[in-house]
Amino acid sequence: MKKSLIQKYNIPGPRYTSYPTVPYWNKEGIDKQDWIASFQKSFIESNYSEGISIYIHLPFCESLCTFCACHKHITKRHEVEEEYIETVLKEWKLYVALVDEKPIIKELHLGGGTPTFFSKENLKYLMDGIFSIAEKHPDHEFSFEGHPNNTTKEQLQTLFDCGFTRVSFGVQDYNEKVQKSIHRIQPFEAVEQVTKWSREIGYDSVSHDLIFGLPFQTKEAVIHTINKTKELQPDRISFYSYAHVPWVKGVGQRGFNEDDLPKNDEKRELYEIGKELFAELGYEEIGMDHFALKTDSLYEATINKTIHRNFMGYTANKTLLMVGLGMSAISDSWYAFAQNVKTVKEYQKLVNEGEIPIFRGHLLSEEDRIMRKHILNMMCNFTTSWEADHMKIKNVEKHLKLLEEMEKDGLVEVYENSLSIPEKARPYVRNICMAFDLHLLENKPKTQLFSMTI
Ligand SMILES: C=Cc1c2[nH]c(c1C)Cc1[nH]c(c(CCC(=O)O)c1C)Cc1[nH]c(c(C)c1CCC(=O)O)Cc1[nH]c(c(C)c1C=C)C2
Ligand SMILES: C[C@H]1O[C@@H](n2cnc3c(N)ncnc32)[C@H](O)[C@@H]1O
Ligand code: MET
Ligand code: SF4
Repeated sequence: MKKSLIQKYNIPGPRYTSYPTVPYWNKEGIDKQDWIASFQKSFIESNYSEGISIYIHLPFCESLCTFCACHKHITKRHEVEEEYIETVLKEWKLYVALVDEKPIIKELHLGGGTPTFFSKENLKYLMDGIFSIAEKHPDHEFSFEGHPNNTTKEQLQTLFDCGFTRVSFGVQDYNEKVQKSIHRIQPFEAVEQVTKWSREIGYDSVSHDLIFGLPFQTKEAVIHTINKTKELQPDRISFYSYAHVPWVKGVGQRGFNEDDLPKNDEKRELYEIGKELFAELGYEEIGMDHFALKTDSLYEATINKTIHRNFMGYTANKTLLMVGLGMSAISDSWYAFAQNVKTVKEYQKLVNEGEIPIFRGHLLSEEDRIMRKHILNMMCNFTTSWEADHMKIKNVEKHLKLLEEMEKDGLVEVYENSLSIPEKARPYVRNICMAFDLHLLENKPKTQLFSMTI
């Protein structure tokens, strides 16, 4: 890829796991009653016909990885497990009490933090509690994030018995210098072991998370990591761009200098190398940062254009409603977003007082919902059309004008009522979305909010 393009378009930009993006949610927040009403509306419209999704955030980690942008709570005290799970179950009961039908759960994801921080008994207790007042959808897809350093065969078996068929493991990079700098020493043998166990037990899909752009990461490190990954043949690979956001509270990114990070062309080259190697190994590129074997459901969803993007990245199942449980979890009713408070202590306090523990959110206007569809179309399928009445964009010329430069650079093709992003321009998809982000256009950030697009 041409050097100049990367330098030209590598600017801070949202990852579009939601639209509007979190920093542009209503400044006044969302009224709790409005959130509850939108949850109820979404539930009534979709529970019976398609089922709902739940995301459960399990925040604890024994040790801090200094690259991590997730909401976590570091502790070695496993006594915290019981109280946390009781609180999640209480929160779930608060939601279920707001509706008349039994929830039918289509998609369930345990994220973190580290879900495998919890004992198998506590994980089972959590699942039994959730399903004591809910049903499993006949085509359910349940998944969780495991840490290769602490996932046991018994935990894998327990969750499999609860209906989980997909697991993803954090790998990041196998190079020792990189691992040291991100405070995450993780031998290949650990990843090999948990991957093998998952296969033996019968998981349909094993995914590995890799990152490019980590401190001290060289081309050789990326090639080495991918060659090791090849030996284990994960069904999916996430190949994330390292998001450097040290200003975000609670992230704790430290332990290396800005200068230790590969940037611009150097960083993009790491991605290009990865992309090429994955293709050679038979992986198809999905959306912005995912790769999957043709046998994986995410590939099928891409071909059928049913793929969806949410706070966890890409998913093969889209439901109208996703309820986020646990500290910092984000819920999405399609009509509104809401996020739970971001510390374990506050979370437990609010739920114990019988409160839905949200602290911010956003009610989407009709215009937000239309733009959201366009942004999802571009992020998932690299094309969108505003021809249909329900997809009309107000002042579309204004947005197309913003694309002129990128059009000249061959990064987007604009037609009468649609646009499409060519294969080679995929790395710039976030830049193209930004031209349709009404909130960002109206209110340019005065401080840095987002990581770099490339
Ligand atoms: C691959 C996973 C990533 C996810 N988010 C980011 C990465 C790299 C990057 C990121 N996360 C946050 C920010 C700061 C901007 C902000 O909204 O404050 C950035 C650049 C904060 C954040 N972390 C999580 C959420 C839901 C958010 C806010 C919205 C967002 O940017 O997605 C938790 C979280 N996000 C991801 C994961 C995997 C995760 C926790 C497990 C996706
Ligand atoms: C859930 C997955 O999110 C990825 N992840 C966590 N923090 C970051 C970050 N700052 N940049 C890129 N990816 C990240 C890791 O690959 C982890 O395994
Ligand atoms: N905490 C686990 C790991 O680092 C899961 C991914 S990060 C949220 O491996
Ligand atoms: S990468 Fe995983 S284990 Fe490491 S701090 Fe983040 S959530 Fe915890």
